[in-house]
Amino acid sequence: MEASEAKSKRAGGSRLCCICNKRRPVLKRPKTLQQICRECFYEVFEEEIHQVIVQNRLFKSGERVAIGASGGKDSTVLAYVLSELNRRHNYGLDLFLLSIDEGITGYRDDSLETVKRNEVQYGLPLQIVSYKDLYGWTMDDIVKMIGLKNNCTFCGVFRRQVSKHSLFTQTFIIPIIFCFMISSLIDFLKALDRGATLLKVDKLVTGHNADDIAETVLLNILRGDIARLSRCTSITTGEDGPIPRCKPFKYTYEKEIVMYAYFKKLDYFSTECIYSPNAYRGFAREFIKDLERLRPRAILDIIKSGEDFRIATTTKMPEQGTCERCGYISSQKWCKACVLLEGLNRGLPKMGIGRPRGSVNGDNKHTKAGSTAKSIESKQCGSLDF
Ligand SMILES: Nc1ncnc2c1ncn2[C@@H]1O[C@H](COP(=O)(O)OP(=O)(O)OP(=O)(O)O)[C@@H](O)[C@H]1O
Repeated sequence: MEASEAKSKRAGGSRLCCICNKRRPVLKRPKTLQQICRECFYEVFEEEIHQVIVQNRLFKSGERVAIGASGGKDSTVLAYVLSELNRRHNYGLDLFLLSIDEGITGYRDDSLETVKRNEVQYGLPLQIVSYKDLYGWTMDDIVKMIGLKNNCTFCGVFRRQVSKHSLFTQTFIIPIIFCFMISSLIDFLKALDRGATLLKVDKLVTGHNADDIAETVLLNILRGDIARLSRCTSITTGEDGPIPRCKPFKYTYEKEIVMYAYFKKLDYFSTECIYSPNAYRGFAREFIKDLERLRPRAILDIIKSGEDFRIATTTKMPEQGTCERCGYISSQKWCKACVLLEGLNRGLPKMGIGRPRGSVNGDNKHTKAGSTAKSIESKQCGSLDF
């Protein structure tokens, strides 16, 4: 009897959880392929995040921390886990939920309902900041007026500069705000910065996970964007800005987040945004998923490669200066937004779009505005910074 039991434990190794060796396994852990029980899964999942927080000194006791809450799986799990860890390990944090309402009917309105329920479920105060209030337009208004064509090209440029360019945006309001608002990541972050300022928080955390970061490493390599490559793996960014942003899920696999949300029966919203057809990132995502299927460590290894890249001393990095036209931070004579605006102003909206000939790695050394127009192309659909 004992012999047959031992044999069945060994056979396939799947009868008992390979961590506690007591309970029946209910899942194969995506990161390690271990067969484990639900309780051990919760424990390793939460403990890994706790270790990331502690080892990277993400927070200090007494800090006010806003959780960027979209209602999606990542930020919902982040809000849940962070409030649990805060209690369990006495981090001493004041946590808040912060949501950006882009004004997308049938998408953000529904997901915000989820966040409102999370506010009650987790007992975390919620602040909602809307594009309508910040910029006077909802995404729906804008898409109704100009449609969806060519949206990604302008996005990565304007999203970071919109506040500086508010006068320009009034002049060219429809195309620029539209491009600014097409929902790539830093659109949110810009608005999130505003919301975080309203909440007077010390830090902002987002639910970017290991898969997101691996994708971004890959995209920055594919685009030869050395400057972004060197910072996209940082767990904390924006330390020199008003509100640092952290990614406690930097090493957390998306599949595990989904499993955790599923087993914990967390209340989250799972529809994709209707205005974000980012095909290039989609290919990178699929490629990484394929690699993960063959070798689960691939995601962590891509992140590690991103972290370990060293920029050769011979590589010329863009020198930071200010745009001669608007004063915004720029490594060129005119900032990218001004070049695009110039194109729009002259009725040549494609001026800043299109692959430049001879541009090898995005390391554009030209200083004339016309050359700047060429350099921006490679960063279209550019949610490559976090
Ligand atoms: N509208 C929003 N309001 C507040 N935070 C947001 C919003 N959209 C995105 N974020 C933050 O940015 C992170 C990454 O956003 P992304 O659009 O990549 O969504 P995602 O990977 O599907 O994440 P989630 O599952 O949380 O929606 C989110 O986890 C969240 O912290």
